[in-house]
Amino acid sequence: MTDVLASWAGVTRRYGEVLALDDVSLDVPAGQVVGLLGPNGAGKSTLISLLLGLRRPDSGTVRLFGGDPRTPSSRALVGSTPQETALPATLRVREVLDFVAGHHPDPLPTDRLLDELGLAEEAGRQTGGLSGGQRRRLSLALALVGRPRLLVLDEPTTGLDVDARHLLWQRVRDFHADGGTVVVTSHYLEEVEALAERVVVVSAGRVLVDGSLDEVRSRVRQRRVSVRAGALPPLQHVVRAEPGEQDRWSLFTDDSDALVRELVRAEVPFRDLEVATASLEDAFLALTAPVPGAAVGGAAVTGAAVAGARS
Ligand SMILES: Nc1ncnc2c1ncn2[C@@H]1O[C@H](COP(=O)(O)OP(=O)(O)OP(=O)(O)O)[C@@H](O)[C@H]1O
Repeated sequence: MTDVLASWAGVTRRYGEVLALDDVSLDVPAGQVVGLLGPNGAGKSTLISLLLGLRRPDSGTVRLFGGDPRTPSSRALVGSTPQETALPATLRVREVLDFVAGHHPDPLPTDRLLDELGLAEEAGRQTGGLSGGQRRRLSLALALVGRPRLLVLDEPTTGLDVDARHLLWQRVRDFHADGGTVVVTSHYLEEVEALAERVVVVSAGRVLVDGSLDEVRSRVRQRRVSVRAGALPPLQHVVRAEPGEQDRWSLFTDDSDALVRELVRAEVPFRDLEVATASLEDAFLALTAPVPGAAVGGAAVTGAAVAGARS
C-alpha cells in the first residue's frame, strides 16, 4: 500500500459565518509534489494550518503521517514555511539557522544550506535587515534543516523577483529528487507548473479539479477572445461568455484559433477583435460554471440568449 503522508477526509472548517473548507478530501502519498492552486480566499492556508496542527477541523479528519497533526513526533518530520515569516530581528542569519538545527537530531550542515540558498554572504547579518527574498530563502532553509520527510510551503515565492524565485524552486526540486514529499500552495499557475506533478484546484473551500499537471493545465489555460458584436449565435468553442460595455463580449475558450474561425464561418459581424491569455481567476470561473465538461458550448447559448435579448 502506498504510504500516505498527509490526508484530509471530509474536512469542513468555518470561521464564524465563513465556510473556509467544505467537505474536502485529499491524500498526499509519499514522494509526490502536490500543488494546491486557487485564488485568494480559496481555503489553501486553512488546509495547511489544519495539516500543521495549528487549527482543528469542525468536522472530518486530518492525518499527518497517519496520526494526529498535533503529535510532536509527527510535526518533527515536517518542514514548513509560513506565508508571513516572523524571524527574530536582532539575531543573525547563521544564529537562527544553528538554533533551529540544534533542535533536530540529525540536521543538515548549515553552511551547505546557506550556500545552496545563496545566503552565505548574509550569514552574519541580522535578520531584521534582510530583503523580502532573503527572508523567504532563510525561511526555506529553516524548513529544510531538520531533514523533513514532508515540506509544506504556503505561497513560497509571492512577491519575489525571478532570480530569487528560481533559486527557491530549484532547492525544492532537489528536495523532491532526494525522495522528499511536498505540498505547495500558490495562486500562480507558473509556480505550480514549475514544481508540482499533481495539481489540486481549490476554490471557495472545495476541490474543483485534482489531476496531473497536464490535465489541469489544459483546463485552466484559456484565452479570452474579445469582440464587439450585437448578437452571438451559439458557439461551440466558447466555455463562458461575459457581456461587457457597448456590445463587447469576452469569450473564454480553450482554442482561440478555432473560435475565431467559427465566428467567421458563422458570419458574425464582429469588430475590434482582441485575443489575450485569460487570467487564472477567469479560468476558475469557467471551472465553476455549471456546464459539465467545460469545453462544450452550453455557456455560449446563455451568452447568445443574453445577446439576443439585448439586441
Ligand atoms: N482567521 C480568520 N477569520 C475569519 N475568516 C478567515 C480567517 N482565516 C481565513 N478566513 C476566511 O476563510 C476563507 C479561506 O481563507 P484561506 O486563508 O484559507 O484562503 P487562501 O486560499 O489561503 O487565500 P490566500 O491565498 O489569500 O491566503 C476566506 O474567505 C478567508 O477570508
